[in-house]
Amino acid sequence: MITLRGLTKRFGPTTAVDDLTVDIAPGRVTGFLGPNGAGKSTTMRMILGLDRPTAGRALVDGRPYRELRHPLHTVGALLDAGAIHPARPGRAHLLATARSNGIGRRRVDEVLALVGLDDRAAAKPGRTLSLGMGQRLGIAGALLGDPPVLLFDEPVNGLDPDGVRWIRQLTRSLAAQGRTVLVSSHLMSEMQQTADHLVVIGRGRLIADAPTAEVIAGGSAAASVRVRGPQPAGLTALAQRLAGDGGVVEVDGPHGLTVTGLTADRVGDLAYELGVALHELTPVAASLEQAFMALTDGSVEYAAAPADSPTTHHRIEAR
Ligand SMILES: Nc1ncnc2c1ncn2[C@@H]1O[C@H](COP(=O)(O)OP(=O)(O)OP(=O)(O)O)[C@@H](O)[C@H]1O
Repeated sequence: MITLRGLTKRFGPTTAVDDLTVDIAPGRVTGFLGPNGAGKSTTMRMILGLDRPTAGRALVDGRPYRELRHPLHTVGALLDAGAIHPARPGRAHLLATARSNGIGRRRVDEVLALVGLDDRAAAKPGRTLSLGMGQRLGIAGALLGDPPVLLFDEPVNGLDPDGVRWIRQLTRSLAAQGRTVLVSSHLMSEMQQTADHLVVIGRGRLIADAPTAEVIAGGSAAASVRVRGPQPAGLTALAQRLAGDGGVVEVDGPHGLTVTGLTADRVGDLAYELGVALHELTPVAASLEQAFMALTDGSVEYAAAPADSPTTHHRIEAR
């Protein structure tokens, strides 16, 4: 269990983490989400005793990191996967960590097997490891003390699809064993598949702390229907009719509409009534990505200008 109480960190004028109170429970994967600069890494660093809170507390199994009697046996972390000794082989690195923490060499072999690094890979100097191999080595280090709490900061960054799937299965199995698993990621589709629960922050503040399904279903991230047709005038008439029927219609250029609040069946029926030809009528499930954008809107440090120009993308209201 990770317990954050009023956790706050200021760097000069910047409040990186702002009065964060949340419990990260065992037995599930908790996704830690937030736009760039939201304070995720700083929060993780405070949990691991690498940054000192300006106010509040970050506890691992009830204690601040610095007071843990056997830190490596309590919490394991992958923070910066690139931080590997360039010359030292992976196995030597793990053996050194194990030795200084009273862990036997058998456990080193166990974790190497667990992360799928064979003897040849484990004998290579750090600088010659691929990104994926380095990631596996970092995770082997986190697992060395068989800790009940695990923190992975952006573990799938730069990994190929096999590596991504491997991390997903690993994090899920660690949670299924009853461990507390906190994973930060920018990849929403990945988090949607991996995390049971989400903690979302923006500008250091808590925005959401809820089961993944609830976060997706909530907010303004409703399911929608994508419509395409060859006749701009027909689509305009359809858009007015849909808005009159209670739909919210976004016009995506002359040939496209995105409709929320109505089913694809209803949109199809109304198009048929008006004699408007359609080339596409696709129900689009609400995604975590949409929910995330809606939730964090306004807490992005540097928002990009919208890609759609206002002349081709606008909303039709009921008249
Ligand atoms: N050592 C530091 N000194 C000054 N400011 C810092 C320091 N570390 C982080 N910050 C600032 O604190 C804020 C939070 O940064 P942090 O790296 O925790 O965010 P993040 O959510 O992990 O971002 P990202 O997704 O980009 O990794 C940012 O505004 C960042 O510039």
